[in-house]
Formats: sequence, C-alpha cells, structure tokens
Amino acid sequence: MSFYDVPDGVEIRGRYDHQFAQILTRDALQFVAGLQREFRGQVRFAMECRREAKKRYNSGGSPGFDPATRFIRESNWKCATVPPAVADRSVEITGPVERKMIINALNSGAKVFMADFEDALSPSWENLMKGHVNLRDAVNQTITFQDQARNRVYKLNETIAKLFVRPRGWHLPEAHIIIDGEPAIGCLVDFGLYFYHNHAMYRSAHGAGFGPFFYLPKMESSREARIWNNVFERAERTSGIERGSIRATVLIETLPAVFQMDEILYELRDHSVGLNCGRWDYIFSYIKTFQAHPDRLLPDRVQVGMTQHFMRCYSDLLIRTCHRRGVHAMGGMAAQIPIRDNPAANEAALELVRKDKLREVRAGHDGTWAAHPGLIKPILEVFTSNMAGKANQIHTAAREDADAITEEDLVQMPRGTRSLEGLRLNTRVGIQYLAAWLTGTGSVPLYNLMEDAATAEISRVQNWQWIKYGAVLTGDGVKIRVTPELFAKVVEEEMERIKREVGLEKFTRGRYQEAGKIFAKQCTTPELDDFLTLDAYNLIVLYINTYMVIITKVYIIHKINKICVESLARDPQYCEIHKIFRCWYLNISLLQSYNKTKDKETSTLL
Ligand SMILES: CC(=O)SCCNC(=O)CCNC(=O)[C@H](O)C(C)(C)COP(=O)(O)OP(=O)(O)OC[C@H]1O[C@@H](n2cnc3c(N)ncnc32)[C@H](O)[C@@H]1OP(=O)(O)O
Ligand SMILES: O=CC(=O)O
Ligand SMILES: [Mg+2]
Repeated sequence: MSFYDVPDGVEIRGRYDHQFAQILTRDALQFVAGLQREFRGQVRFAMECRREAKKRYNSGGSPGFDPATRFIRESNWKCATVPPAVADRSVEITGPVERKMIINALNSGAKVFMADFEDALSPSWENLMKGHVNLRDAVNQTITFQDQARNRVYKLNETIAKLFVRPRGWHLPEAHIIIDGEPAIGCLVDFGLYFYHNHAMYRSAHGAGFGPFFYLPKMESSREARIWNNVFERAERTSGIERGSIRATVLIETLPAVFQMDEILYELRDHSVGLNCGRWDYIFSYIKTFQAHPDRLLPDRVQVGMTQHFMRCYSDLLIRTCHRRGVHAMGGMAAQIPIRDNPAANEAALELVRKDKLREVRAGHDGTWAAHPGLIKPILEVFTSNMAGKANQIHTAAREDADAITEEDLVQMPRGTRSLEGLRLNTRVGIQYLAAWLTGTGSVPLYNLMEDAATAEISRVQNWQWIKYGAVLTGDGVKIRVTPELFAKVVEEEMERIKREVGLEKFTRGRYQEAGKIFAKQCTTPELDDFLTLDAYNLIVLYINTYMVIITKVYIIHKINKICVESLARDPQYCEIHKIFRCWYLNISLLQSYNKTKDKETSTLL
C-alpha cells in the first residue's frame, strides 16, 4: 500500500509523510530505480566475491596483495587534482543525519562534516527519510531547529563546514523501498536521493563547481570501488554535470581492503578525494577475517589501539599510498568524548585525544575525525601547529619508508592480554548499543566513549571468537577459560548491572531485554553473522501495510477485551484465570501474526 507517486516497478512500504513525499518524488525514485537496475548485477557479483573470499580465509587463507594488479601498484599515475573547496580537511566532525546535530556539526568550526547514514545511524525508515529532509534543508541553508525545552532556535552560522555524506555499505538492503520486486540496495537509495535533490545547489553554493562529496564505507575490494565509480559516472551523465564533479573518500576499514588501496584509488581516480583510516571497523574486520583461525585470539578491545604494529603499518601505508597518488590521507576517530561532570577525567580524555592526533599529524595524515564539537578546537590546534601553515601534507609527507611494509606487518597479531573484565565490558557495551540501535539511536555515549555500529561490532565478534575457541583469560590475575556457561553468567550479571546503571524505568521502557537476548545469540551462534546490523535489521523494519493491519487488530482486540471484561462483571461464573487466558491468547496471536507477516516479507527481500 503506497500513497507516494511512484514510477513503474517501484513500491514504497514505509510510512507516508508529506515531508518524505518531497524527497520520494516520482523523478527521484526513477533515478534511484535506474541506478538499481543498472548496477544490481554488479553488486550481487561483488557480494558473491565477498563470500568466496570468506571461504578462502575460513580455510586458512589470509588476505594479501594481488599479483594480478601489481602494475597498478607499481606504475606512476595520479588521481584527479583535489578540489580547492576541500583542500583543507584538517578536522572533520561526524554524526548521524539528525536535525539538531547537523546544525551543530556544520557550525562546529570543523572543516568538514560527514553526515552519516552508516555507523552512526540506526537505519529505520523514520531516521533515513528525516535525514534526507534535513540534508536538503542544510544544503539549501534553510535548516533550523527549535528546542522547545530550552527555548532555543538553532540555525546555521555564516561560515559552515563542507558537507560529505556517507551512504550505507553495499551489504545493507532498504526493505521499505521495493524495486522490481526486490528490496532496494541501501546505499544506492542514500546516494541517489541525496544526489538527486542536492547536486545542483551543492555545486553552486558550497563546492565551487565540485561535489557533492561522499565517504564510502566498508568496501572489501577494488571491484566494489569500480561500481561506485560507475554509479558516479551515471549520475553525472544523467544530470548533465561535468565528469569528475562528484568526489569521494573511501574508508579503508576492512582487512582485505588494505591490500587494495592503490587499486581502489585507481578505480576512482577521477572521483577520488582520498582514503581514511576507519580504525574501528578495521579491527572488527581483522577478527572477522580470521574468524576460523584459533591462533588469532585478540587481546581486550581497549588494548587494540593505533600503536599496535599492524595498526601503525596500516596507517603509514595509507598515508604513503594517498600522497603518492596526490590525495588526502585522513586519520580516524578517537573514541574519547568530553566528560562534563568531572574536570580531571575530562582533561585526561582530552589528553588522550591530543596524543592520538599528534601521532596522526606527525605520521603525515592530512586531517582527522572528531566525534564531538567539544573536540574540534583542541584537535585543530594539534593539526594546524604541526602542518607548517599548509592546508594539507599531500606534497610534503611522502612517507617513502612505508614502501617497506609487508603483508606480514599488516596482519601481525596485536599484543596484550585478555581478561574477564574485557568480556564483561564487551557484553555491557554490546547490549546497551543494540538496545539503543533498536530504538532508533545509532551512536551513543557509553562509559565516556563514543560507541557506534563499528565499535559495537568489535565487542560482538571478540566475544564470539573467545567463546568459540575457549580463550583463556589471564588479564585479571586469575586464569579462566571462556565457555558458553561462563558467558551466560556474564550476560546475566551484566544485565543486572545495566539495569542498576540506567535505572529500572529506562530499563523497562527500553529494549534491553530483547537486546540482551539478541547479543547473547549473536555471540554464541555456530556461524558468525557477517554484520550485527544486518542480522537485527528485520527488527526495525516496519511496513505501512503491516503497521495498519496491526493498528486495526489492536483496536479489535481492545474491543473484544472490553466486551469480555464487561460480561465478566455481569456473570460471576467466569473465573479470573479464564479472563487472563483469553487476553493472553488474543495478544499472543496478534503478535504472532504481525511477526509472521514481517518475517515472511523481509526474508524474501534480504
Ligand atoms: C567508527 C565511526 O564510524 S566514527 C563515525 C560515526 N560515529 C559518530 O559520528 C558519532 C558522533 N558523535 C555522537 O553521536 C555524539 O557525540 C555521542 C553520541 C558520542 C555523544 O552524544 P551526547 O552525549 O549527546 O553529547 P553531549 O550531550 O555532550 O552533546 C553536547 C552538544 O553537542 C552536540 N553534539 C554532540 N556530538 C555531536 C556531533 N557529532 N555532531 C554535532 N553535534 C554534536 C549535541 O547535539 C549537544 O548539542 P546541544 O548542546 O546544542 O544540545
Ligand atoms: O567508520 C569508521 C570506523 O572507524 O569504522
Ligand atoms: Mg566504519
């Protein structure tokens, strides 16, 4: 059932809203459908190649440089010149496409704002569609937000950050938009709708003739980069803008991709504006890639930082590769955020951020990420005072020494210890993140750190790995082996702790119980799920037709219950048990029919 004006072959299953209808116009949907029709075969093949690669790694293989593309790595070629509008990217703030945050981020003093449909966003229909409305208003510079509680109106400053948009990864479907009977490819919806509505205004008002600008996440090979390049070329052709206008920075955040950095840049050479060290997904990917290698049990998550040999080599090689090809080498996200109520702890957190950024700028990075507006000033200071007055270090930090980095360096096991506290923290963080994600929030502060889909993934896969191979934990001074029974006890105890920490009311109102069950299942499943967000996606899909059926059923059941209760009051023969049973039965059958409809519909789509 759809109230939207859709082209042939397109069906919208998400809620109707007149604001969403301004985004989901017939022409915009036609544009998205065109992308899906032209590229779905290539995307399917790329996902098949991921599965083949996974089989190789699961049979003992390890990713490495591809001998077939040696000529790309060894020959001299350059990417297109960096557009002047984004030459200085010394600090980039990131955040979900939420209205107030978009305004705060654009006003934050950062050079770039990366508006996120990915790690920081729970991809519910509401979040996605509101995100597009917000971005359109941001590009048009008409965006405002009224905070009723604080009696404050938010609007844009004179000078704002340059907007980059990060669509979802290739693996995620958009189940609320059906194209030719299949769910749309999530990232083509994100890219397509944003590009269609904003390319003209962006290029004239913000990009000095270039743009729109994008970040591209979670790719595993240059094959996937080639699809993006084809998508950009089609978008440029159909909208009549110059080839090479669209520019993108690719996140190197999977282990296989670190061996393909030259190849990825080569595919996107006319549309590239650099690579970025997506350090959190990278750690997640390391564990996932070696999921069948029991000799690679990582230490506690907190110990796997950028100073570990394999992480340092990854960052150094990324800088070397980007600068050789003439584009930005962007650093990553430090997880610390400001701590409002404790000045000493706040200073310590800021110091950790400064240290991380100093390491990045000295290594040769051209800019870096910040999770919070409160970090922009200190990070900017570190970068500007170490870049000799230049907008970037593309031509001054060649890092030729990084040519010596080998395959072994890039996969070297991180050093450290495993502890029961590490298992507990993973569990506590994973469950709370999932509870937030299920209720529509994709990035949260937990224990004074930023947590998003990428950091939560580390918690999940690390627990899975430790349980699967019975890791021995020694970090707390006692030796203890991880078993499913130990983990079940940890889950139980951590759920109690979460309840104490968040308070009974929030715990009962939120989806913590459900998150606990899902997280426990994901950590103990025999086959590791590829992505927690893909596994849990069905739980946030809400179809308009199903939604309306539910409302009708709830209404009918409410009426039946009312009649039951009234007749019970008149007829004392009915016992209390009978009454409870009747209500229970009716409500259970309602829930079952809802879930069956949704599971059936979504599973045929995914
Ligand atoms: C691994 C990766 O992919 S990293 C990239 C993806 N992750 C992200 O982008 C995370 C971005 N950061 C955030 O979402 C948030 O900073 C959090 C969830 C970590 C912390 O949020 P909060 O606890 O709400 O922060 P806090 O209460 O200190 O916020 C203070 C103010 O800063 C604003 N703010 C905080 N973070 C951001 C941000 N990233 N962008 C814009 N504004 C922000 C808040 O909206 C708030 O504004 P207000 O004072 O006008 O109301
Ligand atoms: O997207 C960034 C990451 O670190 O993951
Ligand atoms: Mg990421």
